Amino acid sequence: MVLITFTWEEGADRTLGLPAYASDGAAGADLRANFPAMQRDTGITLQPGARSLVPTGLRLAIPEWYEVQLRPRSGLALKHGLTLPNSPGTIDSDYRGPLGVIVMNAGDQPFHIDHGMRIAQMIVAPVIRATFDLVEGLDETARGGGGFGSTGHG
Ligand SMILES: O=c1ccn([C@H]2C[C@H](O)[C@@H](COP(=O)(O)OP(=O)(O)OP(=O)(O)O)O2)c(=O)[nH]1
Repeated sequence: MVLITFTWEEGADRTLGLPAYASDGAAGADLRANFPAMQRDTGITLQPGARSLVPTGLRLAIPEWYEVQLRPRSGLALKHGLTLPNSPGTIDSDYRGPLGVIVMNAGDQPFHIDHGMRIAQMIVAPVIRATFDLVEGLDETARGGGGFGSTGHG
C-alpha cells in the first residue's frame, strides 16, 4: 500500500471528501470537481470542443518513485465525450501545487459539470527512471529500422 497525503486548498469544499475507490477492486480513485464558492451553484458548462482546468480543491504529496496518473471515466467518455486531452495527466511526486483536471468536451452537445461531480479518476503507479547515454552505434536487431506498419496490417 502506498500512502498519498492530501491537504485542502484554501476555501475548498471539504465536505466532498478525499478521492475514493468506488469498489474493492477499483484501480482508480474518483476525483470530484471542487469549484470555488462563487461557482458552486452554477458549476461550468463545456461547449463542444472546449477545455477547462477543473479544480479538485486538493494538493497532494506522492512518495518518491511513484506518480499519479489522471484518466477519464469511461461512462462520461462514452455518454458525453468527456475526455482528458492530456490523458494520462502526470502528477509528479515533487509537485505541491493545486491538483487540477484538464477536461475537454469531445462530444457534440454542451456538457455541464456540477460542483462535486466525479469527473476523472486517479491511478497511483510506480516510476522507473533511466539514465541516458550517448553512443556511436546501437546494438543490432532483426527488426532494425522497420516500424509504422512494416509487419503488415493483417
Ligand atoms: O492534468 C494535470 C497535469 C499536471 N498537473 C500538475 C501536476 C504536475 O506535476 C504538474 C506539471 O505537469 P506536467 O509536467 O505535465 O506539465 P508541463 O506542461 O510539463 O509543466 P512543467 O513545466 O511545470 O512541468 O502539473 C495537474 O495538476 N493536472
